Amino acid sequence: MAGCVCKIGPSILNSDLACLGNECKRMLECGADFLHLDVMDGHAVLKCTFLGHWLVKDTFVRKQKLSNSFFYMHMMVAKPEQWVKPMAAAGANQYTFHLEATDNPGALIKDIRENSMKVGLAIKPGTTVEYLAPWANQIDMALVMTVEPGFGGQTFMEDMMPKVSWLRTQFPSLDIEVDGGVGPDTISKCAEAGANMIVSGSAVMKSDDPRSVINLLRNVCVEAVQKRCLDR
Ligand SMILES: O=C(CO)[C@@H](O)[C@H](O)COP(=O)(O)O
Ligand SMILES: [Fe+2]
Repeated sequence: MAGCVCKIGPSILNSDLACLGNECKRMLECGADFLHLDVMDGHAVLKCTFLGHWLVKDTFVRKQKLSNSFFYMHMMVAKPEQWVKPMAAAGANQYTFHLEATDNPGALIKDIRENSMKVGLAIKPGTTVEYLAPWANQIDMALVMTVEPGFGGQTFMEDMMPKVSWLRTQFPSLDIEVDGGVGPDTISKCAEAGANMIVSGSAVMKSDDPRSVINLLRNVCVEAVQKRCLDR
């Protein structure tokens, strides 16, 4: 059941961007369950990444033949409506948009589904979880940001954990993702709060032994998930 399966997805924002395709391959070989691809347009957040749909298609799907993998897009863009079709055509599997970026989440959810992608809905640290709740039964995954979107390598915001716990209590089978500052030092807090989709950027990418970091994150998460799901 979703919510009881633990998945680890490296954020490749802090990888060697000159070797993006190989970096993605390396992460999958090290046991990543999915790749978390941060798309920033320089409007919704200050930074701008090159990770547009052309790159998704060329680097990941066509050149690296990674089409069976899971490309989970984290869209930090001003107009998330604009990129649904191009991302679907490029081979993205999940499209996570920010609630703060749209006036019509319902229409966007429908469009993402009609384009055969899973739906993720993200909230920034300043957005309360009650805004997300009305949509929770229509989405595949809720993303609780544990840093202010825009950069990798920031400090984990532990005060976001009540949002995760609240969502987990209200929606036991929802996939709940945490993103920002998550690594070996902070995974326990996320797992105990109820997160089962774990994004980790610098802690994995900058490690000499990414496989061990991924395993550690998974083990901590699986233990918490098993306890919670068996207790039910
Ligand atoms: O979306 C974002 C930042 O906006 C993240 O996905 C970060 O890229 C994660 O990197 P770390 O905080 O784990 O280094
Ligand atoms: Fe992200």
